[in-house]
Amino acid sequence: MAEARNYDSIVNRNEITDAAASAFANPEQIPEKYVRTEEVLDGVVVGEDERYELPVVDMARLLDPELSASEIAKLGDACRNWGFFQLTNHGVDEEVVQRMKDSTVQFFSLPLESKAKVAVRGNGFEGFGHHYSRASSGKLDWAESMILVTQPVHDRNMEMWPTNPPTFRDALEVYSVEMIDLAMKLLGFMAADLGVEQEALLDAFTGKRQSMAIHSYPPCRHREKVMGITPHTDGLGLTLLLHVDDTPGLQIRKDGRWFPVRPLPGAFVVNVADILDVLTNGAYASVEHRVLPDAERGRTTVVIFQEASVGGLVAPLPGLLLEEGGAHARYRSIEIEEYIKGNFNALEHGTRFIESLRI
Ligand SMILES: O=C(O)CCC(=O)C(=O)O
Ligand SMILES: [Fe+2]
Repeated sequence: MAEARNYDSIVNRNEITDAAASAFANPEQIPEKYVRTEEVLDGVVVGEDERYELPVVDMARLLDPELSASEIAKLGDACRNWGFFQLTNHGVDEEVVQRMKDSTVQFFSLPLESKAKVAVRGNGFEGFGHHYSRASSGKLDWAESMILVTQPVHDRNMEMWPTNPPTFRDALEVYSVEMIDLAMKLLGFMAADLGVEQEALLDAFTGKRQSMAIHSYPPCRHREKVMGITPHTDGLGLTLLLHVDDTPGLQIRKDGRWFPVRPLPGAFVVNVADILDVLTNGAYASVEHRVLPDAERGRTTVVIFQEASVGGLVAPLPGLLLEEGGAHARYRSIEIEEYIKGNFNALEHGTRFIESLRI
């Protein structure tokens, strides 16, 4: 069994203070540490009036023997060209999803002193607080976030799991398991698209760490001033995002422009994260994204991050490399522990750790 990991000294998250909570509740006077107009305006946002379609993948079609091949091609295309897709007909138990949504909404609606019982501690990575912040910029994201390790069970830090609302722990426990199943199903089809043994890709994710974040983005009339989440790529393997409401806000960078995601009712947003980019030797793209808060409506999301490694390494899958008829390695291998540390360090400096692994 791997030793419990501790990254506490290298992660930088700020607490939600009374001042932060009152700024979120009444965003007329936005404190200076949230104002980042230049960053928000950096890059063109594709307009409401422009037609574009972000990829949609249908799990029912993936599972249908007659439609599977063409849907796998769509899935592959989405992972290569966008790094993102919305997943419909995912088959996850609706009640499980609803309980997770309800518990999340209830948690965020509690008074600050209740949420502060599980506040980030010192330089801790888990708990309730602001999202990761960059030491260099001193600016904060316009959101409250709760981050927890959810799997494997022995890696959990139960002190940080909210007991209020009383349904939270159970809802998360069940949801966490459903999300592993969903991730594994998708990975099986990704393996088919990539032309690698299913086992090779599934093994990379089996029994590995899962963490989760729930985010609440308060509305802000001065949308050009604040950022819900700073542009970033996800550092782990695969990300599964649930919209708790239908408020838009997530934007994906493609060819230098920001594409807003228009959430489909009942769909998950799935994205390739950095480790999957490395595992696929760059075939699948981990793509930059950000969140801008809505002018009128709050927005809440539940995000699951699945970690992956091969024999303790973050490395391209051998089946995709030259020796087995594939290509030259485009990334050098690194131990997972080193990777995670490097990733957190890079996050704080606003850089991407996998860039340093490119050959
Ligand atoms: O809430 C969202 O839409 C995105 C959250 C996100 O990018 C993350 O947690 O990494
Ligand atoms: Fe993300």
